Amino acid sequence: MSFRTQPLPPARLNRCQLFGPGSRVSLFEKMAKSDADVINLDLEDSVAPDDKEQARKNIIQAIGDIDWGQKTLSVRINGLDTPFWYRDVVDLLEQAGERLDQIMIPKVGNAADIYAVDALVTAVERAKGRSKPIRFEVIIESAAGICHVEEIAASSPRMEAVSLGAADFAASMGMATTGIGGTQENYYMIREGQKYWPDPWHWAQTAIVAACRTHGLLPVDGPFGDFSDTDGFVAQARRSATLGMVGKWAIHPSQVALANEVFSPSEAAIGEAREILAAMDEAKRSGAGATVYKGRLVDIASIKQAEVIVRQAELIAG
Ligand SMILES: CC(=O)SCCNC(=O)CCNC(=O)[C@H](O)C(C)(C)COP(=O)(O)OP(=O)(O)OC[C@H]1O[C@@H](n2cnc3c(N)ncnc32)[C@H](O)[C@@H]1OP(=O)(O)O
Ligand SMILES: O=CC(=O)O
Ligand SMILES: [Mg+2]
Repeated sequence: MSFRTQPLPPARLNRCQLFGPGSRVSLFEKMAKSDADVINLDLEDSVAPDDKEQARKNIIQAIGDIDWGQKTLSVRINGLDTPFWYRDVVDLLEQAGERLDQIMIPKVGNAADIYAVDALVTAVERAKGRSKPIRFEVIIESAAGICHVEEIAASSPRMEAVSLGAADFAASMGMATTGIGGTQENYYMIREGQKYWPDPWHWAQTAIVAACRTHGLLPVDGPFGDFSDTDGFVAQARRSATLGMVGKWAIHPSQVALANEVFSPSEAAIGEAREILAAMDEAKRSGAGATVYKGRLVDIASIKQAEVIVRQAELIAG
């Protein structure tokens, strides 16, 4: 470890973030009753320009009126390249109750974008005497965003989470696809006549995970558009979890249970992690830094790996 140690991310569950358009009020109660850890009420791309104002009003009312339980409650504002975003921030911060936990900033391109939103949020919070500081989550979904992901992760103490937005990311990168996430038919290799499909999202995900882990944030995988493709969603989510992401968006309620399942360690994984910790305790008592567990090497690094799983299990257990 370098002189500077790696901060832990916020100790809260973020296995699934369920989205719903701010213009579809009838979905709000259903979202609140879902098993998602995070709710994202959307003012951005799922809301038509003519509906933005009404959607903002709907969301402000719903933040106060609906029982959101223990969920993290977040509103996705419009991008900084639109005429809508400042009014989103001002109205939310002036009119929505303290139940609002965070705002999601889309299409972030660099740290200065966060600085601008932070300045506005801070001013309104002070003017209105809000006691709970609003936290930020952002979406990396552009070429500029991925180029500046580390400075974005470091940009503000309000930062909590970073998602990969596969749809806008693909568009910004000029990728030849209209699919949102998952396997891309034309992204394949051939070996001995057999096709093999690598993961085109892999490098962007790992860049986000590294930036988040460096700065103590939660890395999250974004949307998977084809909500009838359960296997595809699960495969994408498992790859994300393996790379270190803590959760995934749901753009339909059918994806919530799938995400919760993938991002909750299984009983077997928890049991094995606890056994590794016990084996290393035993090794330490006899002065060893490494030992053998089920025929394989475990050492001091294994303790940290096992602790990731045990920490997540403890969060889920409450
Ligand atoms: C690329 C991005 O930026 S992704 C993020 C922004 N996008 C979004 O927020 C889109 C969120 N999702 C949706 O708007 C909708 O799920 C759609 C448009 C995809 C599909 O909507 P529908 O056609 O109504 O879906 P469907 O008929 O399958 O819904 C089944 C049930 O789930 C409910 N439901 C649908 N979407 C949601 C949701 N997001 N949250 C909670 N419940 C929902 C429906 O009301 C319906 O309930 P019912 O059984 O009580 O009647
Ligand atoms: O906002 C999300 C995306 O995939 O684009
Ligand atoms: Mg987007």
